[in-house]
Amino acid sequence: MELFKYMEKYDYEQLLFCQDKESGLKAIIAIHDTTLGPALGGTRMWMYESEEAAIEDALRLARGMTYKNAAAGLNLGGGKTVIIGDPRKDKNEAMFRAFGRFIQGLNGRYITAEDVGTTVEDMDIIYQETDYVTGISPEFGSSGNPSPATAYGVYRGMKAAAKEAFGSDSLEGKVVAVQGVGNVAYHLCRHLHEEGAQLIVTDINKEAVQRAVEEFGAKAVDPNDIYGVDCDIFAPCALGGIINDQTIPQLKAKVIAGSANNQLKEARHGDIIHEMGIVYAPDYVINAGGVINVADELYGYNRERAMKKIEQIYDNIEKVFAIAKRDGIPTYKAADRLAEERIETMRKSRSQFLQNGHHILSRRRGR
Ligand SMILES: NC(=O)C1=CN([C@@H]2O[C@H](COP(=O)(O)OP(=O)(O)OC[C@H]3O[C@@H](n4cnc5c(N)ncnc54)[C@H](O)[C@@H]3O)[C@@H](O)[C@H]2O)C=CC1
Ligand SMILES: CC(C)CC(=O)C(=O)O
Repeated sequence: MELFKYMEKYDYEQLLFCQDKESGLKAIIAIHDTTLGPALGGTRMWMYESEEAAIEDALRLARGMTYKNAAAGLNLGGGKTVIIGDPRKDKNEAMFRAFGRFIQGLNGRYITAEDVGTTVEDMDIIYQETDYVTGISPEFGSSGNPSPATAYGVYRGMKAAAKEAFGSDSLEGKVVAVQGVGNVAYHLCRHLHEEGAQLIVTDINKEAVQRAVEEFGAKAVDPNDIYGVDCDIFAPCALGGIINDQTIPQLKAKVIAGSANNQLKEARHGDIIHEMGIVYAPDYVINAGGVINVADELYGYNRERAMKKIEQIYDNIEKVFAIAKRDGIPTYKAADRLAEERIETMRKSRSQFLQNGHHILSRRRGR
């Protein structure tokens, strides 16, 4: 990958490579855009096949956060970190302390939180070195694990998508195929089960599948079979790139609504599912519950206020569908339009010089 060319194409601000030999830390922090405020996005720990794959993931996820935060109405820009390593084997205290010091060095340009492979405990360690971390333990006045909040947002957004596709937002009796039943999807399945939806689940982790089968009466299928099952709604809740040339021909669902980031392998796959008449709830709009929850910490965490904002993901998804219809475009493009318009408007209105500009972080209390 020609890095500067890629960064220029999608207008990235900064890419940082952080290395600490003692702890084994190899982290990549990507800051995409800070027009709306400091970049907030989680830290993913994953065993990447190559350094290039890790860089690409950090860049794509960071840009996704710019759009997610903008579309959610947050005064935050987009960034993300990937740490190269096996989250089950390679973690140690020194690694997250070293990472925390790198974040502190950015002086508030980037704020982190959990993502795949990292936990509240990891965030607590980072907090030893920097204030610029969210999703730490509630005993520090924080919001804790963002996954239940993300799940609730996905549930709300799925209802809005169901209304668009089936004329009613009730999920009772609907068959929902869930790919990956990890932190987010476990809670999503609980909401769906409580509403009377029928669940078909898959995961590469057999224990996670077993839990969903036992607790929610879910039917289990093999990971490769999830795309083609007979269902009303497909909920991708594992990793990205799963809507692609191989999977699209298998899909029977009328709705795609799940938590995974970067679900479309390429933009053109969003066009294809649109032409097929599938109602797609754009990933970064529907999965914003977690970031809305952790962002509330910057004002002094108030759960009620955060949940009210997460409820509105229903309205945000409806807004995207309305733009798509108004402009005759697929929903993924409508979501981009929603986010880009907000960023552009704020960019223009910021042209006035202010000596000591008010900053979201200056409102942060109790730290
Ligand atoms: N945790 C959060 O609050 C947020 C998560 N997301 C996104 O939602 C997705 C899920 O996140 P978490 O639940 O936190 O992660 P997780 O790691 O707890 O869950 C993912 C699950 O997917 C399974 N999986 C991985 N590859 C698979 C495959 N090929 N087939 C079937 N299952 C597979 C894993 O075994 C795991 O159980 C990720 O894409 C993440 O970026 C997005 C916004 C917020
Ligand atoms: C706080 C995290 C849940 C934010 C994030 O990285 C995401 O939404 O993907």
